Amino acid sequence: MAGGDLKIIDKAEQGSGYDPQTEADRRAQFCIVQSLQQRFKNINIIGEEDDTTACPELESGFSEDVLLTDRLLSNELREIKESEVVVWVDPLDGTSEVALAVKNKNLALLEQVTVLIGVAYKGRPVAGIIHQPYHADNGRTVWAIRGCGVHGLAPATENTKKIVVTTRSHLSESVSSALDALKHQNLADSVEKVGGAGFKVLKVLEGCAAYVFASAGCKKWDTCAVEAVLSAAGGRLTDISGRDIRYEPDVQVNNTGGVLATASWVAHQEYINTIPQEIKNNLPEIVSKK
Ligand SMILES: Nc1ncnc2c1ncn2[C@@H]1O[C@H](COP(=O)(O)O)[C@@H](O)[C@H]1OP(=O)(O)O
Ligand SMILES: [Mg+2]
Ligand SMILES: [Mg+2]
Ligand SMILES: [Mg+2]
Repeated sequence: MAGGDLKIIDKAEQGSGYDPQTEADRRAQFCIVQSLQQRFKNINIIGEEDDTTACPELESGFSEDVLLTDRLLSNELREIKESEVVVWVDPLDGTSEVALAVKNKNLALLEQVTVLIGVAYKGRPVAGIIHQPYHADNGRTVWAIRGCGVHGLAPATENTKKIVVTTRSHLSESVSSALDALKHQNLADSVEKVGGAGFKVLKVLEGCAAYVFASAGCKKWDTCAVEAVLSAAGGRLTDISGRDIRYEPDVQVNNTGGVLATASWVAHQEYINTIPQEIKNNLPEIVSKK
């Protein structure tokens, strides 16, 4: 961004919209993957980007805060072997928003950018990091480990209004129909369109009722970290039919069943029940492997 050229590559197949990758995505993935591999030789890391750019500064330190939760850690998690760990990395979530922020000189959009690192064990998320580099003056890091609470943010426990967040850049007929059905049942008093899976889950943690994406396109690296953090806060994240999303290393990377994330203070099942069956039928469960 400082150099004025994001070096954007459009990853979308012809005729299938716009899927930008910038030099920031490539460098951040290199940094995260190499830094993790340097410390943990045998973990399986799956990142969004196929192409990366070498970045000289790796991270060798770690947050001392994590050690403070040590006494809360279950024996099961304490005994995990490196080879059982799958880390899902989204080096930059909200790339379209970065591109738009620079193009329109609208730096407020940068708030929607996050870095997502999710840790899965036995196919389910056990820890997650949502880093928001452009929050307030210095950014913030929100993280959770199963059984050890949510850190970096105090999750909202109620709200008088049910605000639902959804996609800004991937709206479709099925997304709109699902939202209409929720409005009809008073499960969505208002709808806000914002970018990024990470940012939408931060909104849910901070007082929105739900994040609804009744469409395919979102991937495992978009949901692994955020599911870990949201469930540690008492919320739920599933596909729009209420099925758990799986994070084994050989699973299909697309969340073909869509995404529904709800805050701790709303009934997830009511949202699931309200989304029309026809929409659910068009977003089947992932059966095929990668
Ligand atoms: N059709 C798609 N193709 C590629 N990525 C998608 C698509 N739909 C959603 N995503 C990813 O999910 C995130 C949330 O989607 P949305 O902002 O539309 O709600 C996006 O920021 C993008 O992640 P990324 O920015 O990491 O590529
Ligand atoms: Mg992307
Ligand atoms: Mg993403
Ligand atoms: Mg990304």
